[in-house]
Amino acid sequence: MSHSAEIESLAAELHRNAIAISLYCEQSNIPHKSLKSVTPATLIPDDAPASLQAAKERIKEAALRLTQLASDPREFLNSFQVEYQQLACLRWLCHFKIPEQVPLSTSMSYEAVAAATKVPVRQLKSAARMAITRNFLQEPEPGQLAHSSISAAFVNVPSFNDWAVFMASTSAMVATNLVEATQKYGETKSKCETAYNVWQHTDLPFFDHLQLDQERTRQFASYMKNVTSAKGTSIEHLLTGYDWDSLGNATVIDLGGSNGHASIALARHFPNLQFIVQDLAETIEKSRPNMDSFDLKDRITYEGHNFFTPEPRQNVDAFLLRMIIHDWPDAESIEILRNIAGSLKPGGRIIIMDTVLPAPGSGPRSVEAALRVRDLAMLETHNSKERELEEWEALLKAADSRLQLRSTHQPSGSMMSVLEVVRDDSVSTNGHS
Ligand SMILES: C[S@@+](CC[C@H](N)C(=O)[O-])C[C@H]1O[C@@H](n2cnc3c(N)ncnc32)[C@H](O)[C@@H]1O
Repeated sequence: MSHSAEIESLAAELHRNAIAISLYCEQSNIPHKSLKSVTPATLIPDDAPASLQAAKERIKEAALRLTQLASDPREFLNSFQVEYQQLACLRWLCHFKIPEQVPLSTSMSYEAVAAATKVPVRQLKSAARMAITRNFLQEPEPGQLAHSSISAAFVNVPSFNDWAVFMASTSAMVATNLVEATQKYGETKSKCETAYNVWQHTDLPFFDHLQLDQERTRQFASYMKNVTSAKGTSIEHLLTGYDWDSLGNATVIDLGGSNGHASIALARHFPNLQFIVQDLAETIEKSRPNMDSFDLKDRITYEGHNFFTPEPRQNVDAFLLRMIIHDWPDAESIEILRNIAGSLKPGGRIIIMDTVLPAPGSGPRSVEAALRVRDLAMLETHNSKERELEEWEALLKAADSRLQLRSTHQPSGSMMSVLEVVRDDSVSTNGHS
């Protein structure tokens, strides 16, 4: 295909999907989103049909490819100058809590915002005007600062502010230290030899070190809360992404289940299932609900268990491992899987919900890039990784050859896939019981 044909077909794809969205909004009496107004904040509502959600994704992908196609090599580095300054400005604005000061329904002068937040007007103007080019805040008339739909969300969802500060002050700083980590440690799988370790001059693993700083621990918790509530990692995909009824009357052990929010959601939808939430004793102690008033106490129990020790329960119907394995390098992941494989009943299942990296270039660039963000973050903070399907298969085989990957499914809109693993006792074990 010639370059002119590619640009035309991308533009046509964008146009086709934009028309579909516009038509849907008109027929459903939904106002069109505009960069000039705060509402609606989303192009289409979250409950719009899946075909429209797919149209929105195709618009973003076509627009991204069109921008890349229209840019020449000399512009490549210029675009990075913009990106790092955008991140620095977002950090500045969130650190000084500028969004909180700007009124939601009207505008305020730069001088008044600066006085209220005790920052210099010069810095405020520079940072805000840069962010405005990314649709964060607006300047409806010269010298007046107002919200855009994005900056307004930072007021309505205060944890966005913590997330932004954590991303800009910690995650981005860690990422830039990958060079130093490679220079210092070379090839390593140690959780204490990461870009985070170089940056923080510590020998402690990420979570142990983070715990020493209350403010950053709080920001990280906000970040995790947003990750959990984000559409791509929503618990909804766990409910729809697997045929839970196929388990029949079963007990599921939710390994590393934290406060049990996945088990709670599943228990409410699938009355035949019982759950045992296992996590580190301290985590269970801190995060389980008050069992006296817990309405699901007959179907969900909590117990402290370290998954690096053999699973104490036997003849288990199924395990759920949601966002567990991606935190760990291969050796530890194999140990976790091996510790539960022996406790499964023959034919029992392990349901894994985690990222499966797409083969390079096999899907939309924007989707692949978002998953590669997770892969790099795992590398930079834990020396762990997101895995491609073949790597998942190799991991299962190395843990216990009876563990057979039966199906994988990535629910539409989900960042993670659901892997169904079955213990097949017709396959001989590789030395583990
Ligand atoms: C990323 S969170 C996932 C939580 C939950 N499965 C979910 O889907 O939201 C990882 C969980 O693993 C737990 N964890 C870490 N090390 C553990 C260990 N050695 N034994 C048991 N749980 C552990 C953490 O306490 C945390 O709750």
